Amino acid sequence: MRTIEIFDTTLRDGEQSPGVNLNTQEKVEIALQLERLGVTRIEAGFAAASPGDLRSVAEVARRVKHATVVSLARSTQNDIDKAYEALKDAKDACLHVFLATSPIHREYKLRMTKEQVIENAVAAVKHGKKYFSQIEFSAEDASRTEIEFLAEVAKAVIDAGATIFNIPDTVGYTTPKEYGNIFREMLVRVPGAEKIKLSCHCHDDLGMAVANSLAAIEGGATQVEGTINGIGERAGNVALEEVALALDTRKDIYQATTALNLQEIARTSKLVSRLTGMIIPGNKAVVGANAFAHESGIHQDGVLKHASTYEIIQAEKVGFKSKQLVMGKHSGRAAFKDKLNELGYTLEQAEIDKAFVAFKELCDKKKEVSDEDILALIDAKLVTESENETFKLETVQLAYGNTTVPTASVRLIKNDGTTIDEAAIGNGSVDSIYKAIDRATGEEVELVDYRIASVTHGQDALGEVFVRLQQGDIIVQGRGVSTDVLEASAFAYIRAINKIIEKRGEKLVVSAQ
Ligand SMILES: CC(=O)SCCNC(=O)CCNC(=O)[C@H](O)C(C)(C)COP(=O)(O)OP(=O)(O)OC[C@H]1O[C@@H](n2cnc3c(N)ncnc32)[C@H](O)[C@@H]1OP(=O)(O)O
Ligand SMILES: CC(C)C(=O)C(=O)O
Ligand SMILES: [Mg+2]
Repeated sequence: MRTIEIFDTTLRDGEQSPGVNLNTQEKVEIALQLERLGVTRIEAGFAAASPGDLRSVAEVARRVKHATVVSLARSTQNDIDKAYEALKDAKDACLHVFLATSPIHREYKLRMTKEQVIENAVAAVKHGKKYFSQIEFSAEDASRTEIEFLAEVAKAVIDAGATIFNIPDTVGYTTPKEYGNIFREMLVRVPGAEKIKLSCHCHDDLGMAVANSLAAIEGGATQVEGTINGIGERAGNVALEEVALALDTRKDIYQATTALNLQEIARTSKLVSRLTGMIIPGNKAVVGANAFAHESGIHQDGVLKHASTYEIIQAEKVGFKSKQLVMGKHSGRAAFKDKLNELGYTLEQAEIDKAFVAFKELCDKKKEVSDEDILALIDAKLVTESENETFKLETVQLAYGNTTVPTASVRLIKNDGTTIDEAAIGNGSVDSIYKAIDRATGEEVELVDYRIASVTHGQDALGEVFVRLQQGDIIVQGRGVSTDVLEASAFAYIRAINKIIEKRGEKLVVSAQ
């Protein structure tokens, strides 16, 4: 039985999902959970993309202790130097350098000949070798590359010192048979290919990412790259939990497994969904709300007689469990910390202390505090207390009647200590709050998405609001949680505005460089 290594790129390719924008603290939380899940490599970002990305990669590198931390880099000295700057404190680091190899990318995007592609790829790997012992080289758009040329590139970068050769299906174009054969061909055509790791990286544009990844494993891939919940550019990357469960369930076919702690899958999936705002469809394989639900009578009858009639995976196997630990106003710090660990958080003491205060405040508002309440509360704390908040909501008030125009007044505190009071009327309660915030912050933004959900049930349920805002080419998401949906709406909006300000600042720094 072979063990396939798992390369998680939720924090890099996953973050390339339109509108997804994780701050450093959110990335660290996800990285620590990925480590608990047991992934081999965590691609924390693309250090050269922005100072914020570099900071996030560096912080993940500092906090992660068991997995290898990776940064993406183009085949340029500057990108590789930035990756090193971000990864230099990592316990174990890997450079991920890439260059497209397909005729389409060579001609239209890079404007390079085959010779130039090889020259640049080799120079990049050699430059990376000055800092890193582990180097992954990705031949971007490999699945649309001439097989002879792909083999030539592989040989050249392996000779230059690459330790992992990745064969991405960048645009989700390949088919299982074709993709599996590319791996077989590499093993035949490239001397030394069997001594390094061969990696697959699939996108889901035609819905074949899992099938293609499994075909790659059959063809000789030793590493699978993907994301939690399959988030990522366009239709997303392969969902790692789906590959892991396919290998586990059909060991008889694939003769391969992963070192993942499958029981951590549910927790990881929920954390990624909450922090990215990417909602998991109910019918999603392995982690969807309906994945283990049986609706029709014949199925229910079968499952009651013997679960295996209609169940090929047990919910408990991937960590869906209904352990009842009652948390309430009489719970203390120790129980709270234990609960946080159970829910997958590894917070520092100062963060636990702050979260505990918020937990006690919530206990005063709610009779029963469920796991979902605590999760929502902690996530809200993580997002609203990041170090880069320009504005904080102090108060929001609303005058509303069904025959009057809603009027909102807000008080914001700016990070320089100034207090800003503004009021505005609007078409509805939320609209008037958002107009007042626009005035107070002086930002012109477009609200492109607004979603509201109830975290738990009952009259005192926590309300969760997701907004997506756009300013020019910057799109960000913000999330707010409160027992009051109007307050949650204000939190989410201000959070998104803070992200816009942060992004804009980073763009200015990059363009000044
Ligand atoms: C398949 C993938 O997922 S690849 C990863 C994609 N992820 C991202 O692009 C997110 C981060 N990207 C960014 O922030 C920006 O694109 C940056 C900072 C990296 C670069 O920004 P800019 O300098 O403004 O360049 P821009 O994005 O417009 O164009 C990319 C340039 O890189 C070149 N390039 C693309 N891939 C590579 C590569 N692997 N190696 C070297 N150069 C490359 C392009 O040809 C283009 O060069 P040109 O401007 O000379 O034509
Ligand atoms: C950078 C590479 C590996 C990538 O994400 C792709 O080709 O899809
Ligand atoms: Mg990709």
